[in-house]
Amino acid sequence: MQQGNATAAALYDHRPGSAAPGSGGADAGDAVMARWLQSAGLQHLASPLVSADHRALPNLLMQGYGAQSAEEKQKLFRLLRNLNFNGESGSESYTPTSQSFGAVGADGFYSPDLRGEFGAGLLDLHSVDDTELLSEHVMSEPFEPSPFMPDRGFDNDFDVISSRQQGPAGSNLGAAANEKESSAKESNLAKIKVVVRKRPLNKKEMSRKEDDIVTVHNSAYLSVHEPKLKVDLTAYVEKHEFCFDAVLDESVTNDEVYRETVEPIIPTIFQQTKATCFAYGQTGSGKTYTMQPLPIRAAEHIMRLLRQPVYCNQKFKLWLSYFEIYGGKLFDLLSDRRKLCMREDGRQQVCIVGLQEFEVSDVQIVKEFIEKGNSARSTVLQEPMRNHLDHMLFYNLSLRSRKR
Ligand SMILES: Nc1ncnc2c1ncn2[C@@H]1O[C@H](COP(=O)(O)OP(=O)(O)OP(=O)(O)O)[C@@H](O)[C@H]1O
Repeated sequence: MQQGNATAAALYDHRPGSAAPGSGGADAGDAVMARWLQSAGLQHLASPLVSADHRALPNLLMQGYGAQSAEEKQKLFRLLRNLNFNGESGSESYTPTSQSFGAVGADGFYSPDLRGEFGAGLLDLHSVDDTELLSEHVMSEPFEPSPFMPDRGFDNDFDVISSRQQGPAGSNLGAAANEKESSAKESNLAKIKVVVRKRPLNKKEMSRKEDDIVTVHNSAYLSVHEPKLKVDLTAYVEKHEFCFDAVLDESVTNDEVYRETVEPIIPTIFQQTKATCFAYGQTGSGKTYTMQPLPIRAAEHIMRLLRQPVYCNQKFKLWLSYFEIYGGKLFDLLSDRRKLCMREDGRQQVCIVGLQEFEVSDVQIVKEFIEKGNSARSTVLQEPMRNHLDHMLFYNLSLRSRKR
């Protein structure tokens, strides 16, 4: 919710030359908003805004901007996403446009002229954009210090970065420009991507003729059909519609899950960034099925990148650790289930004291370690679970330029 509100507020504030919400600039705001909605055939949704307090705009956006039907909501969502995709070029100053109302851009929804009026990358709905992460900028500048991480933690590990930061005499201008570009990019790049995966009904559910309560409409949009009872015990189904950064239906393979989730964030770890992928869901929803293949695929991918000329001189090494939290306790799965403690250091960084890390130089070694860890982890057979929700597995791949 926080993100949505902040985004909508930024969207409003960034119209160059616009007045504060609620002031005399509001009429122009209405017109721009109306044209923007009209470009997607959603002009009828603009009307409530005319009388609305403009400070309520963020809330209207969060509520789907008054969209009623599923089709309208999809259009609105795509329109908002296009702001994110296309906003990149919108950092140029605003020029009034003679674009006629109802103009539709090449993407079918979004006029480039209207894009200018709404500014650059203001909406972080599509957060980790792989085109952004895999851009030339990222690949050719692999050691740009990342604002995701505090610099001080890497003084020793990333010698290459430190020397590059100092730079040759006369390079300050370029460095400053890079920094500016980097921070502009950073402010445009959201850091969380929410992906939903639907699993197929299992045999038991089918034999019981249970209803499939999730309908995937497209790659971003699904409905949940919730069976309910009225007070007179009449059964009915309540439909809830949701948008996510990505929705993967039951036909999607684990490889596709990898491509959608982890693959785009791998290049960022070459920039001193910590990247996390976690699964959340009720028991039996497919967390283990989804997560287990990911570390192996990630290790393959990292090792492939490490062989590229741009990285192979940097003497990076990959380290693996694997632990679980079970029943409120932490166990090292690569060290005979040694019990560990989690602490916070002076820099508020969480540390797992005594966690063993192993250098892994090829994918086969990663597989062997993970198999070893899997055989050590708690299972229902080894130990009845006291609380099924209290079980988390952590695969940790760490890329460093030399051993700490
Ligand atoms: N996308 C899928 N395609 C086919 N089968 C799946 C899929 N997702 C899950 N399953 C199957 O559903 C069952 C439950 O999945 P899984 O064990 O991954 O759930 P879980 O969320 O990890 O459960 P728990 O929280 O109880 O550990 C398994 O038999 C698994 O093989």
